[in-house]
Amino acid sequence: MSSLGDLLGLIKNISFRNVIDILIVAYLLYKFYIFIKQTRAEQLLKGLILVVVVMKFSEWFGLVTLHWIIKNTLTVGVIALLIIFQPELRKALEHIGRSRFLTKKLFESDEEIKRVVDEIAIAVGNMSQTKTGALIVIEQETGLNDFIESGTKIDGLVSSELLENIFFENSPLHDGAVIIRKDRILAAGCVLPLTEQEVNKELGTRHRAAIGITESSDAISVVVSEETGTISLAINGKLTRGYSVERLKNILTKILIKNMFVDSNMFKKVKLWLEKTNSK
Ligand SMILES: Nc1ncnc2c1ncn2[C@@H]1O[C@H](COP(=O)(O)OP(=O)(O)OP(=O)(O)O)[C@@H](O)[C@H]1O
Repeated sequence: MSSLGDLLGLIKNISFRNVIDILIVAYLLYKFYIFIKQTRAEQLLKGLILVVVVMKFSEWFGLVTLHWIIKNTLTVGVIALLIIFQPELRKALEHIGRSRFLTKKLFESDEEIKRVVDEIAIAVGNMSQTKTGALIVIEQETGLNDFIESGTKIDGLVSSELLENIFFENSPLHDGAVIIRKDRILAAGCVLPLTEQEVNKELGTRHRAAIGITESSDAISVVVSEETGTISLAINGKLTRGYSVERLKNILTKILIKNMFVDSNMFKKVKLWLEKTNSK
């Protein structure tokens, strides 16, 4: 009874500041739920809530042994969870780091995007015809410096000739991935993380690496299969295959233009919007 009285007393004393506080926490919890929805963390959260509910019941009903076991397991469990969910926690922190107020500048203009995409498309088209294996990663908001450092620095303007030269079979840099930032090829021969997803048995490590990098970052990767010449695109951990050069060009242009707008800070957003409106 006294806890009900306490609760009523608490409700009576709620101030405007408390309401703001509650709204912020509710919003953060909602965002957190959306973020973990349909991941293995969602199942875990449900399990955790159930365990906490059982723990509270065992306390209320005086089930001392059960309460003792759950309480102590939970204490050790938190540390175990931090270890088991280390990749998810890392992704979550990267996700926070990508929030709008912390973002960096991507491409300067639509024209720059079109030029870069044209060059990539020409190279990909040619390599698809000659069945030259290639893996091209386009950096977005998440910095890929760790992976760039695993390769050989190039820092050259994106051009179809340079891309084709890198992936040419006898080139010393043809193994691994090329990483592009804005309009520059930063490095080649980069080693990317492989996905742990169950993927089509036909797909080997090149395609697994293409998916892997898009799981641990918001980068976009384009693959040309050495075996079949098939062009594939990986975004957000999903690989879609069988692109024509035209379709690849369209979709890449759309995504990069969209990301340029989403990423921008308020000032740049207004500037880009004005430029767009004036050019219509
Ligand atoms: N971790 C990695 N990061 C970047 N590139 C990688 C990685 N692992 C393998 N590769 C690239 O993939 C090539 C091997 O491709 P593999 O044949 O296993 O894959 P695949 O998906 O079947 O591609 P393909 O259809 O072109 O044969 C390597 O020579 C290397 O260039």
